[in-house]
Amino acid sequence: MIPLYAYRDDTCDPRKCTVKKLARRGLLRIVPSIAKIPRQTLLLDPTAERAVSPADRDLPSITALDCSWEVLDTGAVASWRNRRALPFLVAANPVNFGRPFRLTSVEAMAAALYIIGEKEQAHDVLAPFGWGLRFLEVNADPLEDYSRAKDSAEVVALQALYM
Ligand SMILES: C[S@@+](CC[C@H](N)C(=O)[O-])C[C@H]1O[C@@H](n2cnc3c(N)ncnc32)[C@H](O)[C@@H]1O
Repeated sequence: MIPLYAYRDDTCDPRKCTVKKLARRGLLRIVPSIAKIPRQTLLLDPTAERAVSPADRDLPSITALDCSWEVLDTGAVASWRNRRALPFLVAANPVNFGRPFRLTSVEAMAAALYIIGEKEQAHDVLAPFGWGLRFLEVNADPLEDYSRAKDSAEVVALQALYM
């Protein structure tokens, strides 16, 4: 099982926050500041140049930057080595249903887990949400393709099939 972390800045609605729910269930740890994010983690950053791929499977953990999309500012982590964006996938959460790239933190972590081969853990983190497993259903084909790619370049090339 891959350790999961999230940095929360308290800008998103705590009643809808997906990482708070995961933390309550012991599936994720919330870190109190960016400085406390493990340095070698796979950091989920939609502005990163490299895409998550199976080549990331040896990274020790996965971290989401949990904040409101309106204030998301990745400047503070711009120098981090293992920043990764997710390739084309569509949201299944009720707020952004059907919208590409704009995933909740739990969807983003599940996608990363699936792509690096941790498919059971991807299922387990989504299971507490009423709409959670729908994310794996609506993205079944691209997720499977990405999980068989060699590296970031191959994942980026594959996403063109779905865009
Ligand atoms: C902006 S927050 C919004 C969180 C939402 N309020 C919730 O409760 O889950 C979503 C976070 O998930 C990750 N994420 C979402 N979509 C992503 C993508 N396309 N590529 C990389 N990371 C992504 C990032 O860490 C991003 O900061």
